[in-house]
Amino acid sequence: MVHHVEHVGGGAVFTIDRQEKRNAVNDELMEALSAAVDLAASDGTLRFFAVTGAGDAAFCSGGDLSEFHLLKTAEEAAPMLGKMADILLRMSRLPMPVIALVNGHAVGGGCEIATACDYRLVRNTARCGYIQGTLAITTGWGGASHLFVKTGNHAGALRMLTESKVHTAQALLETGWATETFDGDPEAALNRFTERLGAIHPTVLRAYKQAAVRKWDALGLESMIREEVAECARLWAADAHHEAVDRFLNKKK
Ligand SMILES: CC[C@@H](C(=O)O)C(=O)SCCNC(=O)CCNC(=O)[C@H](O)C(C)(C)COP(=O)(O)OP(=O)(O)OC[C@H]1O[C@@H](n2cnc3c(N)ncnc32)[C@H](O)[C@@H]1OP(=O)(O)O
Repeated sequence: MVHHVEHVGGGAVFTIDRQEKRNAVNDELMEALSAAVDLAASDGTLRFFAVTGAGDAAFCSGGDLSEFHLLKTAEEAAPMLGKMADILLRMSRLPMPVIALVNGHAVGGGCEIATACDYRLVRNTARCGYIQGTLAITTGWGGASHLFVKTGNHAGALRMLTESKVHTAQALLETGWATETFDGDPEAALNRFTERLGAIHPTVLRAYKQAAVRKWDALGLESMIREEVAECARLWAADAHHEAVDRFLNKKK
């Protein structure tokens, strides 16, 4: 399979499908997600937009380290980081609720994708975390800015970023990062969650979403994200980052 969009229960579900790489993001995925976001933005009938991962193992393992490792300098990394940050910002600003259906592990940039959504439905077996610190970089797709602006738990957010580790679904429910947790079939969990949205007229859903977007604009989310991208690009160029990625890519050799 390749990444695809399905229409389910009045909404659109985008599935990341690179299971052999634990659904890591490469340029092709960015293009597919960008197109799906554009399509959703122009569809006045959608009640929600959801993003999920194919298979049971991973929602998304972040940037594809084997491909993005070829980017060595800040100048080389910044366009890739900025491109995905822009796609996630556009996704987060969609006029309908945006849901991360976290079917499996969400680490690094995968955690950023989920955080850019309004809601996170997390499978109980999934482990999620901003592990970028272990690669000697910060978040590069706007994930820290989304986290600080959208969650009311400042200490929890800062701790999640600085500790750079994965968390259980239960722990993420307690901090408020996970909206709900579920066992079993992700599609059934999505249906249960969106059933409640289905009872409300789409214009009402969209009006409340606009209220949230106005708050993010007032807080300057977009410029925060631009600074975040630039900071990550600076750290990307350091030997410490390239050595950490080498260790990950060579761990089984
Ligand atoms: C670039 C943007 C930056 C950001 O702004 O946030 C980032 O996203 S940095 C990238 C952060 N991601 C990582 O550090 C990768 C972390 N991956 C893992 O921790 C694990 O793979 C997993 C997601 C917890 C799953 O573990 P497990 O089920 O045990 O699978 P494996 O580790 O054995 O992986 C299977 C297979 O997939 C390859 N893989 C996994 N993640 C990536 C990745 N992000 N990029 C490239 N390849 C990835 C892994 O190398 C294995 O390949 P083979 O050995 O060839 O089978």
